[in-house]
Amino acid sequence: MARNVGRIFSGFRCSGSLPFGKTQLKTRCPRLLLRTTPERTVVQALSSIFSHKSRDFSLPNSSWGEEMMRLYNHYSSQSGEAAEGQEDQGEQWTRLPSYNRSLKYATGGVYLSKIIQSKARLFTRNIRDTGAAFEYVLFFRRDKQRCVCIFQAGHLLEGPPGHVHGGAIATMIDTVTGTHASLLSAPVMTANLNINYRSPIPLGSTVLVESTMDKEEGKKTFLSCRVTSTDGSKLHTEAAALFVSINVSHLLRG
Ligand SMILES: CCCCC/C=C\C/C=C\C/C=C\C/C=C\CCCC(=O)SCCNC(=O)CCNC(=O)[C@H](O)C(C)(C)COP(=O)(O)OP(=O)(O)OC[C@H]1O[C@@H](n2cnc3c(N)ncnc32)[C@H](O)[C@@H]1OP(=O)(O)O
Repeated sequence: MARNVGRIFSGFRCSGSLPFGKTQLKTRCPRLLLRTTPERTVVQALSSIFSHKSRDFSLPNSSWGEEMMRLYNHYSSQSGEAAEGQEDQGEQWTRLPSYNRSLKYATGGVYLSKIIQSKARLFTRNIRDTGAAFEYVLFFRRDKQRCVCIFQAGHLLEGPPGHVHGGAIATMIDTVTGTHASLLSAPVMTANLNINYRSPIPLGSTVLVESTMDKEEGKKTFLSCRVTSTDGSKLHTEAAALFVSINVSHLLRG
């Protein structure tokens, strides 16, 4: 048992800190020692550990409409890996692969997933019918400290007739700012999310969810977020979010 617990925590040190803590990552996960940028580290960590053998939901599928594809191609054309030996100035967008809760692929994660409910799934990615709910992809740009998410809202997200439910919009804001804060500040949890809904979002439409880092104060990371039409002319929603860095053991306290 003691050995199992040890394996769980060694796994969680790796898995929990992989996408976030660069220092921890370098000292504790030697196979991820990469001369690389933070966002590329996150992409590689997410790809190699969390998304290993599982689907990347951030890639285009047949449900993506014209506008979703146009924007995906737009940001993809401005993203790419720096050539070998070349310093990445962070002046490009980096597409983030989807985070899949596949703890069993992390060292010790198989034990952890037994403790925490192995059937659990990130709820924005748990609907099999593509296009029915949350279709989204995130891009990160380090030099501007910005995250942008292209979000297509499916028919299962209805709130007011023909429009997107406010809780679904809040979910996307939390997801984008939460991912952004995770890139900046190691494992975090949402402490406060303040949302102003300015104009309804038509169901089936594609919108941009953009997150900007405002400031960091010790354990606290403050971000702001705007949801707009894809041409930026209409403001749908704006929000301010506070994330607090946690030690992963925080999640085991219950
Ligand atoms: C979680 C990571 C696990 C690993 C996952 C691995 C990979 C993930 C990869 C990528 C991410 C992918 C997708 C992200 C998608 C979605 C993100 C969803 C995130 C969530 O959906 S998450 C669920 C909802 N979330 C909660 O369920 C939190 C419940 N809550 C708590 O767990 C505690 O409450 C906590 C931790 C927040 C703080 O607790 P604590 O003990 O660590 O810190 P403490 O209380 O000392 O506060 C420190 C300083 O923050 C200030 N402060 C605290 N709370 C405040 C508030 N509400 N308003 C204003 N200021 C506040 C204090 O005033 C103090 O400020 P000061 O230092 O200046 O005095």
